Amino acid sequence: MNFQFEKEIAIVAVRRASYLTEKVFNQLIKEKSAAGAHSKEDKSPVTIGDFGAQAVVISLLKDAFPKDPIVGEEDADHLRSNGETCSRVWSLVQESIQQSKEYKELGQIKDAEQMLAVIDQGNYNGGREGRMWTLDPIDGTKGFLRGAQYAICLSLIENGKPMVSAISCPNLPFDFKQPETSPKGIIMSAVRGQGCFQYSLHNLTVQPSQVYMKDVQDPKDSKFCEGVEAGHSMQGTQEEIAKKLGIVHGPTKMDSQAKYVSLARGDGDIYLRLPTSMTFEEKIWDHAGGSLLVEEAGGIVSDMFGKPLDFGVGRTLKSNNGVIAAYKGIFQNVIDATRAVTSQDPHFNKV
Ligand SMILES: Nc1ncnc2c1ncn2[C@@H]1O[C@H](COP(=O)(O)OS(=O)(=O)O)[C@@H](OP(=O)(O)O)[C@H]1O
Ligand SMILES: [Mg+2]
Ligand SMILES: [Mg+2]
Ligand SMILES: [Mg+2]
Repeated sequence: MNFQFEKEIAIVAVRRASYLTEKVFNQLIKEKSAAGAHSKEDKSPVTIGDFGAQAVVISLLKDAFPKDPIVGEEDADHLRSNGETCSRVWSLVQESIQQSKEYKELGQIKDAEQMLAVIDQGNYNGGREGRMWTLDPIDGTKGFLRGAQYAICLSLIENGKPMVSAISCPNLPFDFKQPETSPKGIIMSAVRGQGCFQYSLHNLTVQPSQVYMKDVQDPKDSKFCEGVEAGHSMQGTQEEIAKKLGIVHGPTKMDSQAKYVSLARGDGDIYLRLPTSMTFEEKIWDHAGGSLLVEEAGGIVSDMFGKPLDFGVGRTLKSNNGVIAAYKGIFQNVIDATRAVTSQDPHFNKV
């Protein structure tokens, strides 16, 4: 199976959803309207962009692959009890479907009620058998609200392994060497065994280019990145690991799976995400897409102990702790340094 149609639809889906999230940012967040954000029970900011993007992606997937179940981050509960927010999401969804030039015949939604049902189709519980998609409609919600990096992340998982992925990063410069002048907005996509490619988000005439991780052989010449939020990973420990590897430059801090995307095209070489709690379970939609991009660009992705990420055990990565991604030439050095720094630290005792 070469997954060409799956890849094409995944790219169209994240592109269509990006039209919506960009509109949400420009119309609501940039103008500091409070209407764009509210708090979910877990206090993470969730915006109308998250709901809208989930609706747009799932409606397209369900038309193209009716039998495939979907593990999506959001559900429609909040919208069902908030009519005004629901209408706002509904108009944005209609606009973005209309704006999309590709596969217009797929993913149409007839009314707001149907939109709510579509959002709730992301409720699959995951598992090891067969095909399923996983979707993070806005990853790095905090970055999105700050006008920093965020990503729309979609991946097809088969028998517990990501096989296809497409990630849109609307705020990432096309050319990272010229961040000021380069146009913003890229999509990165990979199929297992077929390499990793960068596309323009907005210019459909730009040909895709294959991307690779940098061939760094000595860990001390590498650059590492980590998340922005101190509550999401152990930044102090990560600094110690970097020091152990002889890395002199401080980390690049970046929200969302834009970190995996950056690694895949050689902007950085190592991504460290050491858990702030050993009982925290990372979500499959936060890592499925990005890990495949890095693997297809020449990297290895595992948990903090070097164990492969297992996407076949439900909606979370409950068999793993934390995440480490690195260029294959230095991956073992990173795992060894992590072990040296963490093995005596009771914080990292397995529970
Ligand atoms: N405690 C804790 N530890 C680890 N991860 C957590 C934690 N809490 C939340 N999340 C998830 O982090 C997702 C965002 O990841 P980022 O890489 O953008 O985080 S960071 O702010 O840059 O560190 C974020 O995804 P979104 O909700 O899609 O933004 C969450 O699923
Ligand atoms: Mg969230
Ligand atoms: Mg996320
Ligand atoms: Mg999200």
